[in-house]
Amino acid sequence: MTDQPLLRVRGLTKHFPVRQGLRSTGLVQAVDGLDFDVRPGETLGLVGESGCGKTTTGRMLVRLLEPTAGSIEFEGRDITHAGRRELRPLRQDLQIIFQDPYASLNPRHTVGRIVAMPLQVNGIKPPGGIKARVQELLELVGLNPEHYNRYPHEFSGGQRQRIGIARALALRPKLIVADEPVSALDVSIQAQVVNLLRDLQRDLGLAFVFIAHDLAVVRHFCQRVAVMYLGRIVEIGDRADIYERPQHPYTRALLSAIPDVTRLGPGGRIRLTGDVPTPLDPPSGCRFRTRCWKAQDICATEEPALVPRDGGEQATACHFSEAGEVPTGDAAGAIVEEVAR
Ligand SMILES: Nc1ncnc2c1ncn2[C@@H]1O[C@H](COP(=O)(O)OP(=O)(O)OP(=O)(O)O)[C@@H](O)[C@H]1O
Repeated sequence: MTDQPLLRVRGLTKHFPVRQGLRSTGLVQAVDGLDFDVRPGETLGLVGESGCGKTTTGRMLVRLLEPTAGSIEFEGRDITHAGRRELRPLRQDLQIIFQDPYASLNPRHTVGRIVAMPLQVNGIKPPGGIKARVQELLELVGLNPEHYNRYPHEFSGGQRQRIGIARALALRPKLIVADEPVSALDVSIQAQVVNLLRDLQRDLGLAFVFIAHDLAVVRHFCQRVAVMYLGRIVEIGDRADIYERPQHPYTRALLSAIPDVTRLGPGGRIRLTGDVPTPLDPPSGCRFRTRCWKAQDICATEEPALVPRDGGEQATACHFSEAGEVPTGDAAGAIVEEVAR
């Protein structure tokens, strides 16, 4: 693995205009100023609650959505506003896997045709022919190559996701954005698909941006983790740092909700009170401050920058972040529940 990033994202922003008739009535600040890198062969998890901007980010990365501001570089090339022609070769290197495997597969096409489609669209003629390459891909994702002529409805949810993965692999991409790839699957199947992705990542040297709300799944798969809250990254770092030494209060609260996390030491499960504010009118300063037990005046007036702590790779956007400390009893913005572990 080199230190040169495969993907370099700076200030990435997406604001959706809200209209009533012809009148613009506001802006949904879905994603606001994200900075992160993905190195070749690395898995970066993007985690956070529903509505924090994960999907919007993933769709901007593969240019299914046009960013409002900021930049995306892929292998040193600025692709933020790449046009159709420039995007064509990029489509081979950058693929996306969607959450709902069924909705993303054409029910009237055979599996063979679905997986062959990217090869055909890009005019790629594999040495042994398209059918042999598709069968090889089906085998690679653990499907029976003999099922080439079957239709999506003949497969289970987990198998359908494998078809989506085979399709994403057809062009030998360097980076796959996986948007909640297992959250629509039965829990018993989730581990199998995550293990498949992990094997593929290892064997093919693929990089992943893995979008998930489930921190347990991310811990299993990702080497680095970025935690999002209301359109911003509040903490980013290596898996061990995030899971064992979380510094942002929001990361601590999210982690404490995982049943088998035992490393919070004294205290218990941190249950945040109140709702996530609307991205139409996010709080000033730190967006998490309205639910944070550490918030003070400065949190309302100054937006905390995402800065590395102790000169390391872990960066936290908080004026008062500190590892190891948990609130006690009923703190402002949070209730700490004693849980038997
Ligand atoms: N096309 C759109 N127009 C207006 N608002 C949008 C649009 N797409 C997303 N949003 C809003 O942007 C915010 C971020 O949405 P996004 O889907 O990226 O979040 P998410 O973290 O992926 O959530 P989920 O896990 O529920 O998919 C949400 O408030 C959402 O309602």
